[in-house]
Amino acid sequence: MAPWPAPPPPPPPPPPLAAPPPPPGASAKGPPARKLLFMCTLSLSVTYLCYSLLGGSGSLQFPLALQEPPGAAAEPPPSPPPPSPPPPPVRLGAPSPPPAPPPPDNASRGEPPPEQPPEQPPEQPAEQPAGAGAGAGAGAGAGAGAGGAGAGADGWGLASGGGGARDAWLRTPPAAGDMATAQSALLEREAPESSTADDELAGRRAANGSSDRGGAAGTPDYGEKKLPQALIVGVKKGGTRALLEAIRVHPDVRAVGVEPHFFDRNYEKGLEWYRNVKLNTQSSHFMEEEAEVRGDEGTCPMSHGGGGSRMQN
Ligand SMILES: Nc1ncnc2c1ncn2[C@@H]1O[C@H](COP(=O)(O)OS(=O)(=O)O)[C@@H](OP(=O)(O)O)[C@H]1O
Repeated sequence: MAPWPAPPPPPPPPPPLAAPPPPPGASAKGPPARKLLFMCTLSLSVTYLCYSLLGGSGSLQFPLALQEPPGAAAEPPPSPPPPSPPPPPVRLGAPSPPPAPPPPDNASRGEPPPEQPPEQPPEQPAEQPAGAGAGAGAGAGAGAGAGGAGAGADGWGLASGGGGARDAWLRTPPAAGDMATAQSALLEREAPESSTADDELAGRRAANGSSDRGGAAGTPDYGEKKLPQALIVGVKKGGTRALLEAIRVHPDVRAVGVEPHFFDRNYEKGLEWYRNVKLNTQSSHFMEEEAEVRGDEGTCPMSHGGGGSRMQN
């Protein structure tokens, strides 16, 4: 770098104006305006000199540039360096972690996601009782999931057969009450006058060992043909059929489907005929006998023909 040129000599202080000689009567201090002007000028000169000697102030380059030759002055000033990008703002109090590399966008590239290492389920003991598994909490839940194959073998043992408790339950005969309900439903479906159904029912009861159902009320001569144990006696259109149907609901009651009219029409056929009347009951026989009322009591076959006495006998 070229040395700085020598600063120009400070301009000589203006010569003091020739002041007229003070009057003889005036003071030696002179007018204050002239002194003040001199002091200002002197101070400015000294200040300029000092700045020129120091040469560090840019404000003083202007006059120096004016003193440079025209060629040098025509040269373009050196271009300032390009401004550097401003540093990223740094937030105080929240130091940002070092920027992590962005995760690879596999979806956008069509690549399958990285396979996660499969979690190894806790090994289940080969023979683990179901009760212990139910009380094991989270461990039992994991066992019931992917790793519950061993426990599942025990848990599904009932459904998969093999002599489990479920099969044993199926082989257990139902209780007496349940059997009675089932037989009642079965009898409801059966034909009222079907003797085959009675035989099947008797066979099933014998197979189930429930022939003593009803205790002392049961019929010891179960399945035997016998005379009716009860009679429904009524007049024509007296509602005897409705009464019979209501009693027939009981599982131990079977009744005739067609009125036998034994005491008024078929009495001469004998008790054997009456005994062989198709009945739908095995334990109790309800025979519906109906007297025909023909105008008055005297025309009633039951009374006129001695039906009442026949029943009594
Ligand atoms: N609970 C009750 N209350 C009132 N009326 C009843 C009841 N049950 C049956 N009935 C009537 O009784 C008539 C049938 O009687 P029976 O079953 O004796 O008829 S039959 O004589 O055996 O054909 C029959 O009447 P009709 O319909 O006029 O024939 C039934 O409606």
